[in-house]
Amino acid sequence: MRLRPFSLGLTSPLETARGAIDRREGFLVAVDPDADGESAPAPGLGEATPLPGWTESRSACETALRGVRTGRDGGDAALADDATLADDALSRLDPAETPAARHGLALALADATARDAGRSLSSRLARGEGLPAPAETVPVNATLGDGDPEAAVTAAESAVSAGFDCLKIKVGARSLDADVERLRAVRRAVGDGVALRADANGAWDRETAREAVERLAPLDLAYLEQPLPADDLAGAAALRSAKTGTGADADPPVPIALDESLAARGLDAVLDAGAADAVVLKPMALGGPDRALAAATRARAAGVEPVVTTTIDAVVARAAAVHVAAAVPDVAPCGLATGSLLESDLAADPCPVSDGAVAVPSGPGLAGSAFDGLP
Ligand SMILES: O=C(O)CCC(=O)c1ccccc1C(=O)O
Ligand SMILES: [Mg+2]
Repeated sequence: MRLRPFSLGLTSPLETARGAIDRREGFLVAVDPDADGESAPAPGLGEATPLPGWTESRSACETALRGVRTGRDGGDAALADDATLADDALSRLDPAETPAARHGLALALADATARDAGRSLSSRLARGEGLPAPAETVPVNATLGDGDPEAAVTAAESAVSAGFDCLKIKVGARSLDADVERLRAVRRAVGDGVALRADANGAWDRETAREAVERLAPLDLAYLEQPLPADDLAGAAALRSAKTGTGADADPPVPIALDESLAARGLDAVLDAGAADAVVLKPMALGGPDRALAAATRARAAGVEPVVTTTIDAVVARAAAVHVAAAVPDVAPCGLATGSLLESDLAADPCPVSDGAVAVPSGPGLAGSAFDGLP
């Protein structure tokens, strides 16, 4: 296994209620089972891009990856086959402790396996979960950071003219009054035909969140993401049934999506608490593409809508997340149109955004030859 560190700036910082994201640093992970000269499967490429708050720190990620041994270094390993060695290595990375490190290696191994089979990553992932053939395109939302109402309207209008019909807007960084005014201005500017999502990144207490759903209900949000702190599942469950008016004036409740709560409490706790209408699945935070798709399947079975997104990953992990989303039948718009937020990237994007959707690379593996030459 080889690691190559990278550091990529954002074109402009993504302003959220938990501060600005202005740079993404991580590691490309290459596995080359043929490095020892035996006839062996294809090489594979992965990416580990930690984001504290969602994953381990960069140094914990690096330490975990450098501690992994995938090669034949004597002992019992000399007798084991490649697949056993790979499974052993992967099982030493705890998805709860070092999800980004596990993502990096799991993706590299899954890419190698898919290449070996001559199939795309999404079709291998779908097969592993007993799902039908994956989609060829995935609908995506535009991602708009915090800003004043004029900036929000300008960004929303340019996203809509670029073909997006679903916008996700960060809230919770300013007063509720200011956020309500911004979202009203955006709704007025884009009309009723565009789906709006708002993401508070855990900014509000219960009282503010309740007031927020009351005042936002007339704007017909597709959902409000993480209104309350990650730990507060009971609060989120109560918010789902909060009244949004009285009698004939009542608007339908605002659907609640949870994101940070998954890393803090786990998917099972979120589903058991009845805390979410939708869950935001970040493969980097969940410990790998395989685990993200398994989570999507479990959420669906519980009647909760899965949405796949990233931690603003570089192109390798973004393409992997596109494959995960493609394997979810009829997936809702996903947060995968973030390539343009990066100043530069590790390679040309094999999943370009067009008309509010991204193309799913046909393979083999992650993206055929698109990443040849990496790391
Ligand atoms: O979902 C999207 O549209 C993009 C991803 C995104 O918003 C995000 C990116 C990095 C860290 C956290 C988040 C988030 O969803 O809260
Ligand atoms: Mg979020």
